[in-house]
Amino acid sequence: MAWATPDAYFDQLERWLELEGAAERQRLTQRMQQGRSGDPERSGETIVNLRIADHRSGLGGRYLIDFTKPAGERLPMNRLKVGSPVVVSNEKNLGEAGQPGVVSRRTSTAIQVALENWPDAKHCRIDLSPDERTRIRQQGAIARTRQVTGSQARLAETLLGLQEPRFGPEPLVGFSTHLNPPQEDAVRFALSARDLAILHGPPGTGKTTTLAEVVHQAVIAGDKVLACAPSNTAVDNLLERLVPLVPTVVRVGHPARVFEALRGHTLDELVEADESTKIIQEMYREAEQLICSAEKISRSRDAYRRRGELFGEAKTLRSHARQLERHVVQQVLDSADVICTTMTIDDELLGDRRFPLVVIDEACQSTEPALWQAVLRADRIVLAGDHCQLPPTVLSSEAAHEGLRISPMERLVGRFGDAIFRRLTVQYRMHESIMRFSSEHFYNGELVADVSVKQHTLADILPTDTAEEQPILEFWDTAGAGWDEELEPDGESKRNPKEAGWVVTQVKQLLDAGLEAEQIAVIAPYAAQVRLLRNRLRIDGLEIDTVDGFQGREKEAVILTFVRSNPMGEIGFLADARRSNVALTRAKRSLRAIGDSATLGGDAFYASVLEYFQIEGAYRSVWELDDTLL
Ligand SMILES: Nc1ncnc2c1ncn2[C@@H]1O[C@H](COP(=O)(O)OP(=O)(O)OP(=O)(O)O)[C@@H](O)[C@H]1O
Repeated sequence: MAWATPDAYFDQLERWLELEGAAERQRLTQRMQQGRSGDPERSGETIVNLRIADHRSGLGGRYLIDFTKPAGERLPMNRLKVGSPVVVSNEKNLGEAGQPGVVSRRTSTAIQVALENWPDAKHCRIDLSPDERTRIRQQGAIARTRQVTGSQARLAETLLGLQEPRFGPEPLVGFSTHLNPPQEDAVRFALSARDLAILHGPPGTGKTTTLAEVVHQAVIAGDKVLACAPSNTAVDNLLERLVPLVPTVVRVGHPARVFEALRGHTLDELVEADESTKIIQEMYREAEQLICSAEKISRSRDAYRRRGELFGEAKTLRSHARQLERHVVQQVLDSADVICTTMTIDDELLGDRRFPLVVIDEACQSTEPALWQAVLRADRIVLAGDHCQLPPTVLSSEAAHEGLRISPMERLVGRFGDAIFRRLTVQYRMHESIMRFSSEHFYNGELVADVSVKQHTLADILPTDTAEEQPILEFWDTAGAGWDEELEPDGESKRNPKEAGWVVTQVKQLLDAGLEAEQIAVIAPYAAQVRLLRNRLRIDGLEIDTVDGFQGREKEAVILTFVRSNPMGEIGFLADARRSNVALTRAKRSLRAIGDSATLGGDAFYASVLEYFQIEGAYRSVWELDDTLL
């Protein structure tokens, strides 16, 4: 993508924001109109038939309410993540406006939402809501970026690909983290950037570890750093790596959205722990008492005057308390060397703070409009991610068609090539046979398995008598066996019952061999196949999810079902090879896949996947299986 002028680019961004907003609003309206008919849960953006199971007072005076299904059954597959904006509505009166809230915790059977007001309903439903607040902030940042001058304009033009990124001499660095040579090289490269540098982190190569060291070194050199990522989970992963390196790190954002173990580093808790907070709370209490006393004053000659005085005193006391509170918040922020936040930045809170260095982790999950709030605060910027894995999620097909799925990092790698990035090449996850295909196809064959994982197998973690039978890599071909795909009844998603049956057998075999359910993942590209398998395999600890749900994760053993099997050779969204790159790189010690070579093999990418399994001696056919299964 290239734009002739910054204005043309920002016009495009504003259009994308409008398209995305309209698509989100339309989706919500459609789902609400569906009511409870036609299974609105299938969208993954709605959960119906919920009851309030528990509640407690949350941080900042909110209610934290746990919703469950009536008999405590498992919640359906959904995209309501911690931090997602939602609407809680009364199922008996869907015409009424619901209560806006934010998902603060989720388990397989309960979803907790932080709400300002108590939802007055017995039967509730929760819908993912359009994220208007984020869009307004992004629009504001775009409008401000159009006006910037001087060094800020230069940085903006570099990010637009209109100016060449500049690099100074690489600094001498005394490393405090044990890094491998490509990681050390990447840290020095990032620190030498005058405006922009990119760290390319293929699966399992320690991208977040490396980015944390970049931040650490910048802090040692005296810089303040803003550390961001597109999602709360990604911010917390970065925060987790930063905490041991930089003691003065503050996580901005509603504590309900932050991993429990990291809440001690949130702004709210740090403010709470400040000495002055006791005095502030005392001031609020006193103000309450004054109000109570004022309300109790009985009729007397000067009652009105006295009441007025007490209310006045309470008001002054509250306003002093608020002022003091603001002061403490700003003090905590000032004392931080690193501030961590999602890319939806609270501009009111951060004021006009600018940072010599801004880093963005998982930058390939960010869209173009999401970039600019962070850029406006940066002197220089380091992006880390992997453009060979899944791109950002986009709802509007029109915006996607026009290019909104191309992340700024992917665009910049395309524009400037090798000059702008360093690739990490040693991976700490996969046996080398599992890694090699992805390395050759996506990373110029540059990936190397660290000695600690290169030859590791299930045999190392299983009881000795069963260990030898476990393959490292296996592809089971269903060609010609009639294991056809089908549409889920009443739905659009695809599933493959015979492949699902095979998956069930494989999971049982791994469990019988002594593997824990927590060590196994079942991955399917299609939600319908995931639903089918979750129904058939109700095993605690076993994770069954879509590829998109598994990005950034790993398991000892992975079972992958490709689903597509049809005479037309249609492979739908499997055609995006990055989806399969993610799926094929989640397993540490064992990867078993099943698919139809006659359907998949018409696509050049899948033909090379199949060839790889053949070369590795890992190709099998379901015709080898017991006849009764066919
Ligand atoms: N130099 C190193 N030596 C030993 N282990 C390392 C090194 N660098 C990273 N690791 C390990 O590799 C694993 C992945 O690291 P990290 O979470 O930083 O990777 P990532 O590339 O961000 O992950 P993902 O692939 O999920 O995006 C971690 O367990 C980490 O401890």
